[in-house]
Amino acid sequence: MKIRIGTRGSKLALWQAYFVQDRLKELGVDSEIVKIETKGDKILNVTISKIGSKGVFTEEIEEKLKNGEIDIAVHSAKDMPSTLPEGFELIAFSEREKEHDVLVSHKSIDLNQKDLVLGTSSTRRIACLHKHFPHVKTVPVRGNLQTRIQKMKDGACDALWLAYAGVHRMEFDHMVVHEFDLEEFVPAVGQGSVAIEVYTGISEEKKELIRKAVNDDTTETILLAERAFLKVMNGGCSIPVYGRATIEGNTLSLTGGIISLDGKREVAKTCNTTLDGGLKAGETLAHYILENGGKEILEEIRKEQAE
Ligand SMILES: NCc1[nH]cc(CCC(=O)O)c1CC(=O)O
Repeated sequence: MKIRIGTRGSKLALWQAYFVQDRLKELGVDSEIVKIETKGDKILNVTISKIGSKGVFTEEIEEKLKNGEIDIAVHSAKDMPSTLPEGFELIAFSEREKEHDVLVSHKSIDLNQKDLVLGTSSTRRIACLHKHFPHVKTVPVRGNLQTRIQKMKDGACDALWLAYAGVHRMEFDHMVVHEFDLEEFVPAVGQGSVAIEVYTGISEEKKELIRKAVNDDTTETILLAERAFLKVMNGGCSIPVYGRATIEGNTLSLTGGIISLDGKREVAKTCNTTLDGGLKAGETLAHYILENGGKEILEEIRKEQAE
């Protein structure tokens, strides 16, 4: 048996695909990597929220899953919409890397510096920044990590605000100049884990093999809770929603929230549940947040983004 692994062609995406290939190899399973270009890779001059549709990094890959050209697709779990198109399913989540955000720069950075400019196009990060460091400016810097670092060095910004996981995987740890506190800056849902997507009809044998190779049970429990939260919040990466679950002993703790783009209003809450209560807790938490001011923040953001 040979598993065909579909992936985007960026270095980070390939790192993830090779990671999955290595896990499969450990089980004696042969695989082949198929590179696929997506809309999100082609359009580099516009921020993701402006391209609009959910799944800008997934559509072309899902087409190949559907027509059988590939068996599985490897993604950053964070990039996966909370609701997948009919027939698609995430069947495994790799053990999560440290999920916090960092600043990457070629020079030292003081977040209190008046004229600081940070590179990010994430609405979650921009909103958090407006709340905690209102004097800091942001500019969108798109492209893969290597490209973004070059743009920064050429003067586009002072530092890039990124997920530690990607920075570490691309071996840019030496350029990390600031680490954001996980409690204060709750990351995006799914950050740091690699997810495996399949299309209906994949054999049970392949499915089990892939889960055995890649899935981490604890991460799966955590990610399913976070994604249940995101689903009700109806957010993709273009909405400043954050969510993070952790497990200690038999307790699953889930924090979720939404923050207005100007950083002035935030609704957030943490709840604790049992290990099998994650899905329910995610949904309940989202309903609480929507009913306590979250809905208004969301509507306002949608209106702004439609302009
Ligand atoms: N938004 C793009 C994206 N998707 C996944 C990662 C990083 C790796 C991960 O979280 O798995 C990144 C880059 C970033 O946010 O810095």
